[in-house]
Amino acid sequence: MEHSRTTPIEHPSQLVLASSSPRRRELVASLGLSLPVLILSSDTDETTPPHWTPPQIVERLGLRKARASAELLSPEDASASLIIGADTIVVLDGEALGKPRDRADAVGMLSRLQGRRHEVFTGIACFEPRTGRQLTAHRRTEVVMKPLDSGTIERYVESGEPMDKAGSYGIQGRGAVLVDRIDGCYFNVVGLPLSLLSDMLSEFGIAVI
Ligand SMILES: Cc1cn([C@H]2C[C@H](O)[C@@H](COP(=O)(O)OP(=O)(O)OP(=O)(O)O)O2)c(=O)[nH]c1=O
Repeated sequence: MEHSRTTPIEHPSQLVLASSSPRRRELVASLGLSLPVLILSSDTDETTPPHWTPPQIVERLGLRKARASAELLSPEDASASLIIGADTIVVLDGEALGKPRDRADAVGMLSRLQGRRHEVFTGIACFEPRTGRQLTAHRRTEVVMKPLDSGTIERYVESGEPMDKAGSYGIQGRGAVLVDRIDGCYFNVVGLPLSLLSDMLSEFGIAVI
């Protein structure tokens, strides 16, 4: 009998989430993947040139985060891994809003967002060090915020919730009550569009379901 000489396709045996975001960690955990998930964040420079579009910002920053974490892995770990990086921004009137610098900045952002429609972009990057293959994609969700008076904004900012979040609100927390409606993926607003992530993982031989 003749033996097939085709090399078996190798798939990553662990996922590395290049993120310090507790939300992203919980969202990945909610998928109940059969392979181990390692959390490995690095200090990535998040400055971007002014001419980058929102999709470019979130996809390229996601990739920057994934590639920076790859540098921290041993060669053995790296070759077994698929590394995931992500980035989220809020876009209002063509301007990208990231995380607030301080409470005054958060009040300023929410004062601009209240009563209006804005867009949330999240980019995901997958990087496979063994092959050098990388894949990036993004999702866009429209969010309409209720009109808010200044007292509500001040009290919300005082709660501390806005401080580590793009656009200064968290739709998954108390910020839910500030939002009138959304059009698009909810998980994209929280920071990791799970349905997109699942499609991307399948490109690397990892099936969620
Ligand atoms: C709009 C919005 C953003 N966010 C969060 C998602 C992201 O964590 C954060 C945007 O900042 P990011 O720079 O995308 O992520 P991060 O610094 O928190 O984590 P890391 O770079 O290590 O992965 O805003 C919410 O949690 N809820 C929301 O409703």
